[in-house]
Order: sequence, then C-alpha cells, then structure tokens
Amino acid sequence: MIIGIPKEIKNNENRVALTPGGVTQFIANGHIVLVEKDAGNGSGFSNEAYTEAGAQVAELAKDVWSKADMIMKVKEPLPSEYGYFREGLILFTYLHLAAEPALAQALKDKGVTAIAYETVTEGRGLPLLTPMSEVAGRMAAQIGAQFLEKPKGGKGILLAGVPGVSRGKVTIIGGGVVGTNAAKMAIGLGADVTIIDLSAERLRQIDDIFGNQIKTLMSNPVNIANAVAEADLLICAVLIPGAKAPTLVSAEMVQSMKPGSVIVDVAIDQGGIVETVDHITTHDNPTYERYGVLHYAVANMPGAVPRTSTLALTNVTVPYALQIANKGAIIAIFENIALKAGVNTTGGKITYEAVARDLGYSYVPVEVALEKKLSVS
Ligand SMILES: NC(=O)C1=CN([C@@H]2O[C@H](COP(=O)(O)OP(=O)(O)OC[C@H]3O[C@@H](n4cnc5c(N)ncnc54)[C@H](O)[C@@H]3O)[C@@H](O)[C@H]2O)C=CC1
Ligand SMILES: CC(=O)C(=O)O
Repeated sequence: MIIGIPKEIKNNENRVALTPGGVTQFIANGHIVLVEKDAGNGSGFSNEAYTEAGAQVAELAKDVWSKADMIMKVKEPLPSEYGYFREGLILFTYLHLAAEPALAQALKDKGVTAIAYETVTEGRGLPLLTPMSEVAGRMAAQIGAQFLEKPKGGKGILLAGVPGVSRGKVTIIGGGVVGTNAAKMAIGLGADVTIIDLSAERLRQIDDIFGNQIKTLMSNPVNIANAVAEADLLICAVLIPGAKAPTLVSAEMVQSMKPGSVIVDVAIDQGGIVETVDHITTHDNPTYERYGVLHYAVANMPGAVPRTSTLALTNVTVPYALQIANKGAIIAIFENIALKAGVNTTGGKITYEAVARDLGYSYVPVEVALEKKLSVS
C-alpha cells in the first residue's frame, strides 16, 4: 500500500502523522511511504531523516494525496483539501465530524473511508484520543494560569496564592483524561480544584486518585452554576464520543464569573460546552472576551507542543495504521472492533451513529455500507 503523509495546514499545526521511526515500520512490511516536503519540520524531523528511513519525499501536497491509498494526517482536512477526496481513499486522522458538517458531507459524497482517531474504541477507552487529551489537559492548566496574569488580560491572580493570600479556584467540568490531567497540573500549581462529572463511578475514581487535594461534584445545573460563578479558571473537558458537545455553561453562568476570569474550552473540537464560545480560536489569536471573561477555544492545542505530541500520537496510531496497510481497510475493520468503531464514513454513508444523528443523516452500520464490497472480497 502507498501511505501518504501531507504537511498539516491548520493554523500553527506543527505535528506530523508519522515519524521517521514509523516510516521504517511501514517499509519493513513492504509498503511505500510518501511524505510531503517539510511535513516533519515543525516536529524536528528533517526531509533527510525521512529519506534515510526509506520514505520518498514529494514536492507537493497534491502528489501525496493523489498517489496514496491511505492518507495519515493529524487534523481534519480543511476545505482546500476536500478536492483531493476520491472513492476508495482511506483517510486516517482526527475528524470531529459532529462539529464539521461540510467535511462530513464531502467525505460522504466522495465515498472516502474515513477512520477517525477520536472514535477508535477499545472497551470504554479511546486509545487514539488519550495521548492528545493528556497533552491538552496538562496545557489547559498552564494556559489558564498564564491568561490569569494581568498583562495577558486576566484578573491578575497567581493560582498558588502566597502565605496569607487565598489560592486561585479552578473548576473542571468533565473528569476524563483531559480533566484528570488538568487537575494534576492545577494541583501542582497550588490551586484550589473542583472536578464535576456526570459519572458517579468516575467521581469515585478521581477521589481515589487525588484524595482531599480535590473537591468532586456531581454534574447538574445547580452544581455547575455555583462552581462556575466562583471559578477564576474554568476548564471544559466533557465528551460524549463522536457527538456534538452539550451546552452545559450558559451565557448567564459566564456573566456570573468575575471580570478577568478565564475559560479554556478544551471540548471545542466537538463544538464546546460554553454558550458564549461561539467560534474556534487559533494559536495566533487564542482568546476573546465576553462579559469581561477571557475565552480560549483552540481546537488543536497539542499543535503548540509538536515534538511531544507527534511522538505521543504516533506511538498509538502506527500499530492501527499498520493493520490497515497490511490487511487492507475492509479486513482490518472487520477483524478489529476498535478500528471498526473508528469508521465515520465509508461507501458514501455516515457510519457513526452519533455523527449521523447530530448532523441529520441516516445512520448506516459499517457492515451494511460495505455489504457489496464484502460479498466480492
Ligand atoms: N482542544 C484540543 O486541542 C483538544 C481537545 N480534546 C477534547 O477534549 C474533550 C475531552 O476529552 P477526554 O478527556 O479525552 O474525554 P473522556 O471521555 O476521557 O472524558 C470525558 C468526560 O466527560 C464526562 N461527561 C460526559 N457528560 C458530562 C456532563 N454532562 N457533565 C459532566 N461531565 C460529563 C464523562 O463522564 C467523562 O468522564 C474531547 O472533546 C476531546 O476531543 C482533546 C485533545 C485536544
Ligand atoms: C484531539 C485533537 O483534535 C487534537 O489533538 O488536535
């Protein structure tokens, strides 16, 4: 199989979908890897490192997209890339389609087999989302602490406080991977931390991990309103896999926060959970202000720490990508239920239920969408 690695084109997206180390694994299995020139630069991998590993370096994105059987990316394709879609192409990347209707339509119309990293599911875990959620969670506390500084537009508090002065309050909604990693960092910074989750079982686990370094609250509108009102820093980390994120923090709740408080809506890649987060921001221009509160809504936070993130991401994606390359997409999907859960579009259908529901398409199970191909394979 020919595996194509285009250069990422989203704002400040410096990650790359495959390292030279990953290339050697595909070459050892008899595949061809085409890497767009300079794709690895942002993560510290030169064109020479890729050629030494056995890859071919292509001058232009269109060469990579048109020759590859499988494109591996980091972020969702942008509109300028939709023209490369074609029937039979395998696309393996983050997609977040519930928040990207035009992309869903384009993938469906062109019959692309699009496997979303964020819905590949092992048991109850999301193995290809986890490492980037670890990065984004850790960054969220760090970024929030920075924007609370006066010169950055914040209210001018130090999360740790000092002897004789209160610590800053951090409220985290969603106690999964992002939430737990944000909590670790916020506790490390000395903040007074509260985590809210909908799952009593998850709250018990969090209590076991952090003990009395943290407060836990059940997710309901009253607890959310109270914890948001008193937060200096609000970190939003809710996920319903594949689905549009629910709006849990109303504009009224945001108005109850003190001026100069900060919201980091990490869940923005699935649409965000804050009513006043009405657009995605970029690393170039990461915040805007509503009701005196700074809003940060960058959908590719790990792109700012590309060396760490590329290594962490490719550690987990390469084993799955190798299965697809070695067996072909259809056999790999049907032999591995984790990968099957990743298939969001194939055969011109939307094959992930939450995406279909949120975007108003009829949902077609993967096996039905691939029925004809299965009968001839
Ligand atoms: N902006 C960015 O650059 C990045 C964003 N993310 C996003 O962060 C979000 C969180 O990801 P993970 O922590 O990995 O997910 P996760 O599945 O580990 O955790 C989500 C948590 O939300 C909780 N939850 C669900 N409904 C809730 C509700 N109504 N109230 C309170 N809690 C609720 C779940 O019980 C779960 O504990 C996802 O949208 C993910 O895609 C992840 C990495 C980077
Ligand atoms: C999870 C995701 O979308 C990211 O790491 O950019």
